[in-house]
Amino acid sequence: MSASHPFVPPSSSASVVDLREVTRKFGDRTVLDQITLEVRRGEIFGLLGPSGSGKTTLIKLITGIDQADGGIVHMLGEKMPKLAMLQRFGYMAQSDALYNELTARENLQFFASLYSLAGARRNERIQAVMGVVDLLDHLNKPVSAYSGGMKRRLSLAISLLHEPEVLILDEPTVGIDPVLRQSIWKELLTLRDQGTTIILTTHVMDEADKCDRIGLIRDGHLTAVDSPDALKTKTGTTTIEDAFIVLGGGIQA
Ligand SMILES: Nc1ncnc2c1ncn2[C@@H]1O[C@H](COP(=O)(O)OP(=O)(O)OP(=O)(O)O)[C@@H](O)[C@H]1O
Repeated sequence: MSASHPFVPPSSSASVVDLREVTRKFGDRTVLDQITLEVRRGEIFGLLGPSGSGKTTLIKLITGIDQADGGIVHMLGEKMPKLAMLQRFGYMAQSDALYNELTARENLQFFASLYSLAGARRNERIQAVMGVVDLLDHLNKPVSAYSGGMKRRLSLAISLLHEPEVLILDEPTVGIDPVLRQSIWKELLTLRDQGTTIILTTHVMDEADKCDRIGLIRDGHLTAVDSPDALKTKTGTTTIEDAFIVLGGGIQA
């Protein structure tokens, strides 16, 4: 334990993301209030909550894009924010961060260079990730000619480029049709089985059911963390949607 943080007990070795009493305020409004949470290695952890409950804010604190006003965030044992960690996780933001005037391939090449991917390996990874999101036929199109769903898929491909240990996805399947959504989930489950830890937010209940564990956020408080089955058992319900209503999670937008 570091002398500078005497009050924080060490997290378990299986913990990939470790939040201790994390608080975030905007002005005098507390948007996240004392969140303590461990995400375990090799699990898919889903964050659910009504619109405005704090999911994206929490994701941004985990990635180090934003900084907490109180508490401590660790990823892979490192205190966040930490620039060097960018190499170790993949992040898909809620709004696509793409260069519209460039082609998909040029976007991928740009991000590959940030991850020091070059030569044959770079091309191999570009082919692989664009295959996952079914965009291989559109590699040379400018992103400005992409639909909203295609842009989401390209953003997902970019987050996978460097085969990160941790994948952080903010509403990854919004605007994606059900067939492709299924194939993306198949890929997420494969990545999970290969040891990748995945943290995502979703508004889709059947996606929540596919997560190993779910955290329910309401008004900046983490009100429940458990597996979908355990949450249903605890609440005496048969669907995640009903479990959330019982737990006071409200209905998703
Ligand atoms: N930079 C900011 N400045 C002020 N308020 C903010 C800022 N970012 C977020 N908020 C507020 O914090 C609250 C939580 O926002 P957040 O985006 O985390 O919610 P969310 O659960 O991700 O919502 P959604 O499901 O709609 O994406 C909201 O009330 C939002 O208006």
